[in-house]
Amino acid sequence: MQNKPNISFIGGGNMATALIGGLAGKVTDGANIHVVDLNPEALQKLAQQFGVSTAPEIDSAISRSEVIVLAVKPQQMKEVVAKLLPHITTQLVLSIAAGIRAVDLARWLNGHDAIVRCMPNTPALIGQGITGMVATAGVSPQQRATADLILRAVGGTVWLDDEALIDAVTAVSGSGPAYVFYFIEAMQQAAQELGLSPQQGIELAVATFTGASQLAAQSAEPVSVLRERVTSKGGTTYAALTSMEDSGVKSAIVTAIKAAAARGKELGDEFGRD
Ligand SMILES: NC(=O)C1=CN([C@@H]2O[C@H](COP(=O)(O)OP(=O)(O)OC[C@H]3O[C@@H](n4cnc5c(N)ncnc54)[C@H](O)[C@@H]3O)[C@@H](O)[C@H]2O)C=CC1
Ligand SMILES: O=C(O)[C@@H]1CCC=N1
Repeated sequence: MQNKPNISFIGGGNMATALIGGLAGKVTDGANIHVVDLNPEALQKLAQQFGVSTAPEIDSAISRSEVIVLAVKPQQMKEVVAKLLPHITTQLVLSIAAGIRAVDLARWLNGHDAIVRCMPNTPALIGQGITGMVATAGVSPQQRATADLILRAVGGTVWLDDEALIDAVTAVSGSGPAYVFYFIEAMQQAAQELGLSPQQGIELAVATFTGASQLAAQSAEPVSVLRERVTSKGGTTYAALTSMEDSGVKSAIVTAIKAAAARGKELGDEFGRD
């Protein structure tokens, strides 16, 4: 593993900013980080905050990086990769884009085979992310360790052997924060309909999620046992969970997550035709 790796980011938006915030001054010096983005304001902010070097378009600094992080939207990726091609030698290419398969990136990069595909999530913004990752055959153990170090700067990592499982990771944890926010919104709405203020509702709902998640993370017992412990026979929780079961909430959630995974596969197929 490089002592203090030189890392270039193509795209300096939300997810890149989260990663740079985790890396700069910890995993590597801000001066070892180079960011390319079309948006001058985003670049100015990153330079001021983290001391990174910046450029409005792909430049020769990329050739000096050990790692290139692709952090643009999936729809911009093919165009960006075409501009990157002249600067690619042996660098590790780390993509965080949803839906774009390593095999397609490799094809766009003329067969470059040191690619790690990652699926992070937005709690990375506060260092509490979780990322599913998979490496192509050409990634060396050292590059794999560097990729792990980079994503660990913003949370945990889960390595996969089979890239097809990235669609499952995307559906569970990549999109997952949105499901949690949706549930919190429902709890807040119920709180208000029961007479609590919006502020009281959000405070109660968010603290309940934080506390229950921490309890699940710290407990050696399965979450089903933790759930049963809240649920007194004939009590209030029992009334709520019976109502949820009668409405098919759990199976609706399972179906929804499978729909997200199917959409991930479909996106991969779409980019695969490009
Ligand atoms: N937002 C999320 O929950 C998650 C997003 N991702 C992936 O992360 C990637 C980045 O997403 P965000 O940071 O949310 O998007 P964002 O829109 O905040 O950032 C993208 C950045 O790319 C820049 N850009 C666009 N075209 C460019 C070009 N040709 N050259 C250089 N820079 C260019 C934009 O100016 C923008 O700053 C996406 O591929 C997305 O699929 C992955 C996991 C979760
Ligand atoms: O909704 C999306 O497509 C992306 C991937 C995971 C989170 N946001």
